[in-house]
Amino acid sequence: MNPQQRIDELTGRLNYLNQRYYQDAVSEISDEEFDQLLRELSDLERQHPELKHKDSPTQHVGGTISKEFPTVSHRYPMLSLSNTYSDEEILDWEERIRKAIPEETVEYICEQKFDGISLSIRYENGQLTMGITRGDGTRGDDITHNIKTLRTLPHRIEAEDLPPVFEVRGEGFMPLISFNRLNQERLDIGEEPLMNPRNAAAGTFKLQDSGEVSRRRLDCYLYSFLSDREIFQTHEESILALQRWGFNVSPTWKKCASIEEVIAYIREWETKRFDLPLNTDGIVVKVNSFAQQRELGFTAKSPRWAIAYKYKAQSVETTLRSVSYQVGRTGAVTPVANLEPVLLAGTIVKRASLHNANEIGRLGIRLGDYVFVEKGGEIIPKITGVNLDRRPEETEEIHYPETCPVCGTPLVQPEGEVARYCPNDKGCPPQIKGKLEHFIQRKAMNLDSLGEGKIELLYDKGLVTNPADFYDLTYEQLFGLEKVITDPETGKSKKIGFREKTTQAILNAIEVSKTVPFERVLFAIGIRYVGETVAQKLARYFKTIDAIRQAGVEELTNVPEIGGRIAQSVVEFFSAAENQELVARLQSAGLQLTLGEEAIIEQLSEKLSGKTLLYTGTFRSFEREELERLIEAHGGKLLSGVSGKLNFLIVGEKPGSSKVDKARKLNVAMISEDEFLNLIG
Ligand SMILES: NC(=O)c1ccc[n+]([C@@H]2O[C@H](COP(=O)([O-])OP(=O)(O)OC[C@H]3O[C@@H](n4cnc5c(N)ncnc54)[C@H](O)[C@@H]3O)[C@@H](O)[C@H]2O)c1
Ligand SMILES: [Zn+2]
Repeated sequence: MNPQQRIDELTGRLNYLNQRYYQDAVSEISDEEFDQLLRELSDLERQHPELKHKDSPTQHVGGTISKEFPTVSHRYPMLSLSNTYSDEEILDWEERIRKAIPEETVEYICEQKFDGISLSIRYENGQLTMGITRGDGTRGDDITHNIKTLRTLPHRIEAEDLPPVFEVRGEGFMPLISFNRLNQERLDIGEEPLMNPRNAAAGTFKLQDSGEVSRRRLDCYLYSFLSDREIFQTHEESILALQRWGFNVSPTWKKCASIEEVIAYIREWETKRFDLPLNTDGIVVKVNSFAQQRELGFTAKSPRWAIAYKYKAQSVETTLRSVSYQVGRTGAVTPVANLEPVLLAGTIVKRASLHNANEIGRLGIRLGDYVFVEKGGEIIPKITGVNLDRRPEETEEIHYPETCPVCGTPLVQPEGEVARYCPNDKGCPPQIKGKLEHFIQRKAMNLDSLGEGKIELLYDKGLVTNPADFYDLTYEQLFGLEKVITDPETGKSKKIGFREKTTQAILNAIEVSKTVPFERVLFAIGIRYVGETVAQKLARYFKTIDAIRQAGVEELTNVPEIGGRIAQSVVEFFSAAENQELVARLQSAGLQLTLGEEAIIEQLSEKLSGKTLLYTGTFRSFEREELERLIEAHGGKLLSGVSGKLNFLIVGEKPGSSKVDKARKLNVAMISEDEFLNLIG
């Protein structure tokens, strides 16, 4: 391939990958591979400047602005950072600095390179007024509402030394604890887990629904301060001020007097970073003095006074012994790789997730292969590739099963899905047990005393095959049951048995579960795609299970945030005879299948009775949640979108243009905040 062809190819590919990464929050290749390709392109462009494209990814910040949010120009451009994976290049960088500003002592500040998305947040007279993404570097998306959900970010600050207008910059990220919780919830309702915390954060910051953003518990660390009038001499002074003013600054930064100290910091954090509450992918080194920063200046894409040292992903090589297939509650069959145990980032790894059949094909792995295993913020590490150079003589093809590994039913693959399912949901043991486990979990019916193998025992004895069976259990049936269970990980066995105390505890817990509120019962019965939040929304809107059962797809999608896929799934669930029977049995067992008193919003008036409303924008007198409550308290119903059925669209400040346009087209009455207040008196 000649240089022209290679440059064309790399430019096209990298621009495409940038778009996938910034627009869709998807990484098709690893960051390290991306950086290698970018480096190759920039080397070629240096040798053949005449072949460089105008839109070369070496010349501009990779991000994009989107149509879903208002576009805002940055007061100060938001650039990228040049990066390196080697110590030598850190030394080369120092060399260039010495040449540019000879005979000056240079101090450095080392910081963690937090793996999230950059945010710029503006304050005017101490008040948070605007939060913007980096976008293309000159213009970004106005995501103020989402940024305001960050609990550690002050909305208002008061201090003597504050300039009237300033900006702070930092990284918005998803803490590992939030990421793992979110993925657990997704698995609970049968959705694919999110790939990594960075992409999860990027996707979340760009959601339209701030309520959902808030629920996902993002956070941010601030690392820079900008204002028209320069009030600090050094970067260190500015971070100390941010700390003093109450911004969330990671305490991991350090001032270094020499490049050797910088390298030592880099080494120190190579493994220590895994103890941090978020993912990081390297270290950012910045020249401390602002005067020196000014002298060093910028390239088209990044400051010359800073550099990012990126750690190579922690990856180990080990052999793939076998693949087992797990059947989940929804019937999805997922492959799990069993590995020759190996030490990775401080823990012994024996298994890795393979997600689905496509992944096995994409990686091209065979049994007996040497595979690379990496660990990110995920609970279970993943296989990222295969070492073909070391492929042994006898490897075996991996045959993804055609039939359920447990019950033998032929698997099905719904159109448009990557997962394969065992359709035998009424007779496949892991699916049934999975549904029972889902039912008893803390967030659902909270039948803790039935955990740890006890479900298994009840199922094996034929006592419980569906959640309603719990409520028919008697002391005589339970007392004296026993079973030896073996931990598949450790091989250790232990005996579980139902003596008097255990039996009584189980029966008590079952009795107490009859007081669990309706929304949690609705979640517990395990309708696909109905997670905790959706269950709450449905319960609050319809108030009784009968009303939900009778609702059609159309009425269901009227509920805020309920889309077609969820609505369809709810309708299907209630149309199946066995589910109707289940609900009837739960009802006669005395479970809460109507909204409790405490959850019913106190009715203030009937002024909005029979009316449907929706709002857009922000309001002076109330937050969104309050407004929603007010609408319901006055007898109104909140709709999910603008349609012919909508009576009023309440228009606040900075309304969404698509909602307003649609309302205008459909002749829906639009009212202001004050008019709404008049309406409810
Ligand atoms: N895998 C893919 O397909 C793909 C595609 C596009 C980009 N990428 C990755 O993204 C990189 C390009 O992204 P980029 O331009 O945002 O560069 P970058 O992420 O390498 O560095 C710049 C960013 O670092 C962040 N940062 C974190 N901690 C910081 C700190 N303490 N001080 C200052 N900044 C800090 C800021 O958000 C800043 O915008 C590529 O090098 C590649 O690794 C990957
Ligand atoms: Zn099966």
